Amino acid sequence: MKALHFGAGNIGRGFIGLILSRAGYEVVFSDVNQTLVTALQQRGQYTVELANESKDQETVTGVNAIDGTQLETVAQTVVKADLITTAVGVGVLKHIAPGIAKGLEKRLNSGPAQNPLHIIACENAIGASTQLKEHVYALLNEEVRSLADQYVYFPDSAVDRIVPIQHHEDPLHVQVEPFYEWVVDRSQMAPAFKPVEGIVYVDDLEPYIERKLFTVNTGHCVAAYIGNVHGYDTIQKAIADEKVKSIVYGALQETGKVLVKRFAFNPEEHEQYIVKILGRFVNPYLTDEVTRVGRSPLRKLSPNDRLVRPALQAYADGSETTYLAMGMAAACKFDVSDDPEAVELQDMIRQKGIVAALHHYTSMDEHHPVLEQAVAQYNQM
Ligand SMILES: NC(=O)c1ccc[n+]([C@@H]2O[C@H](COP(=O)([O-])OP(=O)(O)OC[C@H]3O[C@@H](n4cnc5c(N)ncnc54)[C@H](O)[C@@H]3O)[C@@H](O)[C@H]2O)c1
Ligand SMILES: O=P(O)(O)OC[C@@H](O)[C@@H](O)[C@H](O)[C@H](O)CO
Repeated sequence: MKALHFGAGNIGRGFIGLILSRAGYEVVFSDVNQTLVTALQQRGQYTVELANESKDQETVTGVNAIDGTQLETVAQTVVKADLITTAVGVGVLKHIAPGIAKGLEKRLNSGPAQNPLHIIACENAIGASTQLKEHVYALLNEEVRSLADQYVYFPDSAVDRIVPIQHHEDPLHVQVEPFYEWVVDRSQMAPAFKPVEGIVYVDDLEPYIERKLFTVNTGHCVAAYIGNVHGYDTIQKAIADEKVKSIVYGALQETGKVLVKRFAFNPEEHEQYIVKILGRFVNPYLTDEVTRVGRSPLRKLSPNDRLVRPALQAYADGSETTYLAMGMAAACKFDVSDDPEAVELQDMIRQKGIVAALHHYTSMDEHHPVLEQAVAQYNQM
């Protein structure tokens, strides 16, 4: 069995590649980073280390790589794949769509016996596989699209494992937190799919992806942005400051209220979930930089992402949004010169002011009380 995985980065090697290899797949990574591609081609294996006291290590074998800039090579690999996964960043999905589309065209036109193919985007976003499907379908003609409707499935998924930026001599070695969870929407899959060991299949993904995105990722980005305002360079240092921790906790109480109401979660169990997530953030064996966790602030301030969506839901429910608004305000202070989205955000704030910038990126009305709350917080920071 062959899996094609787009993105040999931190989550690609440290989570998806590892799980697929353990489940018996020969994993071929497609990446545009030539250092990673060459090393994977030459060595056919890499090591994953757990961030725990004993630093448990596992060697992932039977892996290979292709150059993701070579459209024809990508398409040929799509033809032969039994499963396709991605972990490239939600904004990059449109860039991998042409190779997938070309490969599907070849694959679906190549004969009558078609095996169903699952394409799973493992990105931090609601409906990432569905977004990828839209990018791919936009490139297919009517005929191939109708074949794809019969043989190709794009189940959405939620992936959870903290994998920081790696600083090792070996470019393939990757250190990961011990915890992981990979949940896939079974209702969007072929009826007789073969389950992959390590993936949890559910009939309704919505509670899983929203709970994950609006707890792990909301808490994480609030820690990064508030931590950054207080001069901390890592999540671990930021959360060690009780002031920062209480703001993160406050934001998770706000999203928690929304989630408990929306999905009828048990409030005590959700509180335990919050406590567990905060425990993962302070893992002393990890060093996770605030610049990674806060990366791409425009994506994180967008209407469907981890700050604005739960805040608008909370506002609609008549509940508090103080800490989520504080997170948005601190996101607007995220001035990181090698993050293109942070640079764009700072330029916009300088040229148009904070109200116009927040309105533009969050799509909230300039007089929306949540936006006004964020602006007031921003002006005090
Ligand atoms: N790191 C985490 O803790 C974590 C956890 C859960 C989910 N995620 C999600 O996983 C995705 C990847 O995150 P990451 O931390 O691994 O980032 P990363 O930057 O380490 O990895 C992304 C990889 O994609 C590659 N890439 C970029 N353009 C490409 C293209 N056109 N074709 C093929 N490869 C391309 C990059 O070279 C890089 O190796 C993101 O959506 C992120 O939100 C990350
Ligand atoms: O990957 P992002 O930029 O969407 O978010 C940064 C982190 O919050 C994220 O990568 C977490 O580490 C991860 O989602 C944990 O499962």
